[in-house]
Amino acid sequence: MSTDIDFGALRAAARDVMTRAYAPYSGFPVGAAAISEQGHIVTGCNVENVSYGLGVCAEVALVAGAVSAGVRRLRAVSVCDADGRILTPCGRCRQVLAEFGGEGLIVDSERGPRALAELLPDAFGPSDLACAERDR
Ligand SMILES: O=c1ccn([C@H]2C[C@H](O)[C@@H](CO)O2)c(=O)[nH]1
Repeated sequence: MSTDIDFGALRAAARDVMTRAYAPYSGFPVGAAAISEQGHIVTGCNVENVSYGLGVCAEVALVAGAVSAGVRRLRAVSVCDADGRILTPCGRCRQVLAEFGGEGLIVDSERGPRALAELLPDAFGPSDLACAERDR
């Protein structure tokens, strides 16, 4: 898919925030960077915890930071590991990103940019809740 997204800038921002990751338990620091509809770059890194299950993925930290900064619509995201290798977000993070990027969110990957719809087909979304409310 062809886009006008500056993935070079997004990857650089992801690598930069990755250096601030807190990942003493996995030893696997991750950085994530996204560009908003308004052109703002927002970032996040993974933040682990001694109670392992409480760790937060870089993508979740990114979304929390974005919303806290008043950014709610994401256009594209890039995620990387300590070597700068591009990662595709885990399943939970795909759902978290879908909330603020929708199925058109462009996700960087080793195979080129991909729409989130391809990585999270038939996603559970707001229209499903609307159906439940209608049926109630
Ligand atoms: O897309 C990913 C994949 C993994 N991790 C984190 C979770 C955990 O802290 C570490 C090892 O899985 O990497 C992320 O933040 N994002």
